[in-house]
Amino acid sequence: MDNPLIDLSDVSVRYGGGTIALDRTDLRIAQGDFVALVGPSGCGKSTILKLVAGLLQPTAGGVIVGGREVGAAGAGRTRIGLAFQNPTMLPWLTIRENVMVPLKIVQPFRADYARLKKTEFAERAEALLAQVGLKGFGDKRPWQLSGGMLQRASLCRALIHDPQLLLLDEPFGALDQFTREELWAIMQDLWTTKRPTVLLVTHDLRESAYLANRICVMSSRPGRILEDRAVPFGRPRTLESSYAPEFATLVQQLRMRIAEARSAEPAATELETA
Ligand SMILES: Nc1ncnc2c1ncn2[C@@H]1O[C@H](COP(=O)(O)OP(=O)(O)OP(=O)(O)O)[C@@H](O)[C@H]1O
Repeated sequence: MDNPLIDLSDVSVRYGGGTIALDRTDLRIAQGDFVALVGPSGCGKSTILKLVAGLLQPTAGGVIVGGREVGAAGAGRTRIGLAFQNPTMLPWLTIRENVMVPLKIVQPFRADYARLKKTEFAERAEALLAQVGLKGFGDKRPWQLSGGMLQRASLCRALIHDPQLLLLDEPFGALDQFTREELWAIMQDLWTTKRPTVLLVTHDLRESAYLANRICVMSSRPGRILEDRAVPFGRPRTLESSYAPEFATLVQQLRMRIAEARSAEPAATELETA
């Protein structure tokens, strides 16, 4: 792969308490791709997201994002959007203002925000809210929205500053199945129209097969990529297509791979760094 946007090579992470979360892991992701990370609980999926976001430094190995080593100052010039399982919103702001928060923080928008481009930015927020089905909800406060609506707003907030890279950590994990499936379609639509590179951590294998172009299955802790599967289904994917036999077969194969990884769980391992 030429010039991947994300390039983790030989990365190990040992946390303060001695837990070895990753052991000589490699992962390369091309610009514009949609990759899902799946694997047993505690295998190091979120640790990979934290490394890519620059929130954590590796104990050994290299983390390159957008051609630059990720350092203490984060991922350099690559603009990143983040969404987590809990769509925490600032309760004293409206939904529109919450969505606009990254524009107040991230350059070059920050300078424009100060130069009173607020109306233009509010329109940008409104357009995104409409795209996720929240037209007319911009003036509401977070407590007036359901969990699914808040998660839609959180996707808007993650995308408002046109990030090149979108990091999603179980963004639909706390939602009921119907709402979750609705959000898959919305997420696919957002990715198709804006084309950020997406790295999605999920426990939901149907979700990974619906959304991703590539699914990376991790081993038990300390995690490595055990299998890297291309998802062969065309787009747009639909709920109906997620019940097709080839879709069910892929999900079943992933499930078996993870079950194997869990049963091969080793005892505490020593970090193999030079
Ligand atoms: N700050 C920390 N300090 C010590 N250990 C940590 C820290 N963060 C994570 N760990 C441990 O590192 C391992 C990997 O954690 P991580 O959160 O990356 O796993 P995960 O695959 O995302 O887990 P899950 O699927 O359960 O969310 C786990 O054993 C976890 O307990």
